[in-house]
Amino acid sequence: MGHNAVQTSTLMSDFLRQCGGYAIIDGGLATELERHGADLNDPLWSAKCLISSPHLIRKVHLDYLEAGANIIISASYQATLQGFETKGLSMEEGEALLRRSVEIACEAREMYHNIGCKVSWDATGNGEILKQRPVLVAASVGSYGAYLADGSEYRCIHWLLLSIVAQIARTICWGFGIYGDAVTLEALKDFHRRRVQVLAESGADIIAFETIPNKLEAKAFAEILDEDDIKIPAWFSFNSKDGVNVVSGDSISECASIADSCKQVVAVGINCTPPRFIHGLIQAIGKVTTKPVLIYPNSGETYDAERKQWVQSAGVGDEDFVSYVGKWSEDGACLIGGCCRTTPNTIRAITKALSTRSSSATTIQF
Ligand SMILES: C[S+](C)CC[C@H](N)C(=O)O
Ligand SMILES: N[C@@H](CCS)C(=O)O
Ligand SMILES: [Zn+2]
Repeated sequence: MGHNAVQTSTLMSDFLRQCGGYAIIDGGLATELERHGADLNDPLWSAKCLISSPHLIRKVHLDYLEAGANIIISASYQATLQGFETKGLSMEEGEALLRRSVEIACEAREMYHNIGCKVSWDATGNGEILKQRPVLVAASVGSYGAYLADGSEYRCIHWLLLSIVAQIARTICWGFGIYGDAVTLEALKDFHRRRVQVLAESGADIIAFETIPNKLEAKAFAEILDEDDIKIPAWFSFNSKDGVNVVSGDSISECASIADSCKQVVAVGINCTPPRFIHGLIQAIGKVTTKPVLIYPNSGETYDAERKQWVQSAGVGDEDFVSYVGKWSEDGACLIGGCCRTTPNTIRAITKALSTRSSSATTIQF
């Protein structure tokens, strides 16, 4: 095993140990950008801010760090070279924006640590530098459905339209996913490959494959990590609308098993899924992997993909969200945060809830 391989395999366990056994992931990035006035009604969605308002992205990362996050996720969820090309940007300009998304998060981490780098003085006048809270920068990779910008990674419209055909096809063809059979495993690998390579070399600590809607795309990510000898670790995070399957209808167990088999994957879990489904999903994932389980649910509200707006429905408030956190932690999740429609207040409340539960945390927190 080479030096890089050793680092990859131990990054998450070392990090979790430094954090006291569990880590806090940030909350919704796009949500916060919108709350600060950004208009995300654009095919690039939150990645539009890489062009129009990078300072706002840095501010949101900083707000999440101040709320207690140990992991901040870059603004590259919907940043694709193909999406940038449609906007008239060259390949070089697109790649520079991908790198920039990670640089912005790294800048926020540095600013946060500089602000927090206080010296405490004891009674004898001896200064002691307080220990910095460990922070990882995760480079987000959204799905092909995110690039389609019609909410198909989330709303599963293709699944609704093709569900009958898909049920039949699924029994004879492993690879059939929500994108229709024209989108093959090779097509997905071609779509994602260069972006993953660029983000892997960008200075990020880990790649966050997020809101994965089907097992075909999970397999594509796993094969890219393996074939391209990607040097940083990754996590795989799926989304569900029923608490049993991922949004395509593929079983969560099969999806999590793909992540389990991939040596570069150091954590597996669920994001952008209503809180009420998380308990059962953690249990299902725990049956097929011993890798750390991560969860960062949304508020439970519904996304209107046409208007690119969240519909005020039966979402849970911060207090309710946090009332689930203890249970998720008991279920075995050790990386916990929030996704769409959660805010720094949610993360602050999660941080508080988990720190009062844990007597083993030894790191001094700023
Ligand atoms: C997880 S969804 C809320 C992300 C946004 C979607 N890809 C869109 O462009 O509408
Ligand atoms: N990291 C992304 C996930 C969207 S589902 C965000 O928070 O906007
Ligand atoms: Zn989300």
